[in-house]
Amino acid sequence: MRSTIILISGPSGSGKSTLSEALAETLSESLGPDCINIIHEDNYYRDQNDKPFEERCEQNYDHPSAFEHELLLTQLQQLQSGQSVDMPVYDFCQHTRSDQVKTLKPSKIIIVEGILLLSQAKLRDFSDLNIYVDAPIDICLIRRLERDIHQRGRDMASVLSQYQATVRPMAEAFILPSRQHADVVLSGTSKPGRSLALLRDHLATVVGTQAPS
Ligand SMILES: Nc1ncnc2c1ncn2[C@@H]1O[C@H](COP(=O)(O)OP(=O)(O)O)[C@@H](O)[C@H]1O
Ligand SMILES: Nc1ccn([C@@H]2O[C@H](COP(=O)(O)O)[C@@H](O)[C@H]2O)c(=O)n1
Repeated sequence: MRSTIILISGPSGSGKSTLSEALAETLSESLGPDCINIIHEDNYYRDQNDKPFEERCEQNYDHPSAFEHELLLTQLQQLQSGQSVDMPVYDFCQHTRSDQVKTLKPSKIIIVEGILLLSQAKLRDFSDLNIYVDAPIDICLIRRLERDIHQRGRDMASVLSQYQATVRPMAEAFILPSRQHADVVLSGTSKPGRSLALLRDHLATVVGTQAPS
């Protein structure tokens, strides 16, 4: 079995995770629930257990060097060659990897979502379909504020200072230019069903005759 790899990239808060879940749900209906893995690029943030917490709080998490993309590519290659992998699990509140791993079994479809995937030539060349999710930057910031305060252990001052120091400048330097590498650009403010409809022909090409209707 050769896995089909689908990358979903775009700015933080644009709607990548939401689209990934919607796509996985739709594909599961036609291919079966065990046919799909979703991998979050966030799990490949570098381990920082050797650094004190205060230092981890100050890191730039939006530069490509924050990620271990080589490990992500290696694990995608292993999954594609039929091997299970132990994916790292990231702890946003501690700003480092947790001591857990999640074992992934090979699957027909692998959806990978994350901010900097399309900035990485080796990853986008390895992928069968490259999707970029776009949304206005004010919408992304509002979504991020809500999420980071409720789910990732930050307060408003921390979200806003991080946004100005690294999130926006790195998005301008690395994420927005990566849009040119996408096979398809989708709106992160449209209903997910509309995005799935726009993906139909692309999915038929890369997934084959069992693409969703
Ligand atoms: N198409 C959409 N329409 C409305 N709200 C959305 C849409 N996509 C995502 N959201 C909301 O925006 C927030 C961030 O979405 P998420 O998918 O986690 O973004 P990302 O993975 O790109 O950081 C979530 O609260 C989600 O419910
Ligand atoms: N310790 C960390 C690690 C990452 N971030 C931010 O997460 C964003 C990427 O996640 P999405 O789900 O939004 O794609 C990225 O913009 C990092 O700034 C963080 O705040 N703290």
